[in-house]
Amino acid sequence: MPTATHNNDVWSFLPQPLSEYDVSEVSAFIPPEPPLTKLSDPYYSPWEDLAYNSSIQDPNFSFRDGIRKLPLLSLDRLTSYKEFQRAYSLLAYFSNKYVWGVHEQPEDELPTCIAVPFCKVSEYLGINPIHTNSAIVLWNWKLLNPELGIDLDNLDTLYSFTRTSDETWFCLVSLLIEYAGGDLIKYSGLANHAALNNDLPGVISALGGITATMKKFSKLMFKMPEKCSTHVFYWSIRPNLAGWESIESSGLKGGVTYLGVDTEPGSNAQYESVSRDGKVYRKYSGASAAQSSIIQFIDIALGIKHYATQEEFAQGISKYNSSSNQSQKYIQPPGNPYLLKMRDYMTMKHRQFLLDFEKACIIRKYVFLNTQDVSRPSGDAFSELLSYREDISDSIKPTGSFSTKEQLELLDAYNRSISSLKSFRDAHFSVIKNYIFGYDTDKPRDKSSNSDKKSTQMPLDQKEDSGSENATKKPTDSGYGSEDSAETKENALGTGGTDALSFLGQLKNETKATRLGS
Ligand code: HEM
Repeated sequence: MPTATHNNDVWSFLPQPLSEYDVSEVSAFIPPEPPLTKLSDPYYSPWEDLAYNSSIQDPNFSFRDGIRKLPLLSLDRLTSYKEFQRAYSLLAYFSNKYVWGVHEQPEDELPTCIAVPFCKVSEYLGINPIHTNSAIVLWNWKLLNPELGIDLDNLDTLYSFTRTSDETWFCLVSLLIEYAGGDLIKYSGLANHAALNNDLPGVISALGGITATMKKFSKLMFKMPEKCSTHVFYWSIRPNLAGWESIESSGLKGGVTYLGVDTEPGSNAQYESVSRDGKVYRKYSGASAAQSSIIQFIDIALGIKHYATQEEFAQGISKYNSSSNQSQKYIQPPGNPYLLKMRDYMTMKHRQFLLDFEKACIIRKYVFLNTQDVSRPSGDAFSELLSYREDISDSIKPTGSFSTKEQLELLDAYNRSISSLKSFRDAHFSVIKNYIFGYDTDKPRDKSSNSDKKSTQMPLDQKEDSGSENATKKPTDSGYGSEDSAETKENALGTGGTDALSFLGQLKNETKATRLGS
């Protein structure tokens, strides 16, 4: 597998080297070396053993009892950042599995023995203490043959809720997209570096690299339905990804309390919460690839702005201007409140990378200022141009420096890269529509999926095949998408809790609207 290399000279516009942000030009936000499969100190064997026991098919094993019997462990014996990632993944998996259970009513109290270390490990990583895209995708894989690279044939997941090959496919296709993002990091770095050095051919060539990579993303997205059935996704995988907010229909009244952590209700809480019976119930979104940093990164690189949806805007007064300090910060325009909120479900290092890159990125500004003869901006685009003109840095040549032909080439390269991102959003939209609307509304099929692959995995990674009792939950098992749920096919919610179609439709339109001169 290639090791992480990056050109620090290219990235000198950032205050820190890429590695400090846990980002690489090879594998983007995925660690370039595979995640740990086990914590090294035997002190943590109660966690590793529970993960292992939950993965074997012992009908007498009760996961919730196993959790309640865990000792309260300290984090003092974790020795590296990778160990914190492993500890986070274990505890995230435990928490979702504990709250949602299997054929049980949801639990709204996380026991102290997992709540306390989970909050501490999450605080260290700077990520919300709930199951996220980082746990499911970034840190949940291993190479079957360590001599070979990252490829669908050479990968497996470390853990799985349903132990179906559908879930494995879902995680691994997502992983491959994230991994392909290494090239997006590389070409965006090159494009910005070239723009800062007024190297027009360099900008054009790097934008071409971005376009080619986004096309790869779309191709990979279309692989999702090959081995992840809409039925298994909807009825089995999706309920396990649910979070603790906007999900009252599941039987979870509103939030989960983290015993031993939230001792008293506080108005300065760093999370959305409600108080009931003297306890604080935290509200966290469910896991969603909207928590992936790579698409937020490319939005920033290309200068695409997203705004509050009509629904968010309407709710804004009550929800975002409520007494919660936490909610205030997402309403700052421009920025879609939900996407901004999703940054709290990324690690602090990844979030900081987005923030620092955003401050330093001038790609759109460079294109704008150097193509105005051919793009002829008007309306909003003209106002944007004026704001750039007032702020021309020495490194950006004034208008008129480049021939019409050069300007057209630059404009074309930029618009193609925008279109390639729009095409990815189109691909995502058409694929996911089937997952959230195209499922079979009849009773879930019994004990079957398209999976026949047996697990080859180690602790926290042993999977039942699809005939297992929890391969296909009944609708009422978690209530997420249950028969009496308020959710209908017309307003299906994503696992992150959005009104998926209108939200994703808006993002597609905003992407398209970013094209210049057309
Ligand atoms: C079966 C597979 C998938 C389904 C059903 C799905 C569904 C959704 C839904 C419903 C949303 C809206 C937010 C929410 O409420 O969760 C969303 C957002 C998003 N998804 Fe997916 N998704 C899938 C796979 C992927 C993959 C593989 C990626 C690759 C990175 C991805 C990237 C995103 C991004 C970046 C967003 C935020 C919106 C945007 O920036 O365009 N999704 N997805």
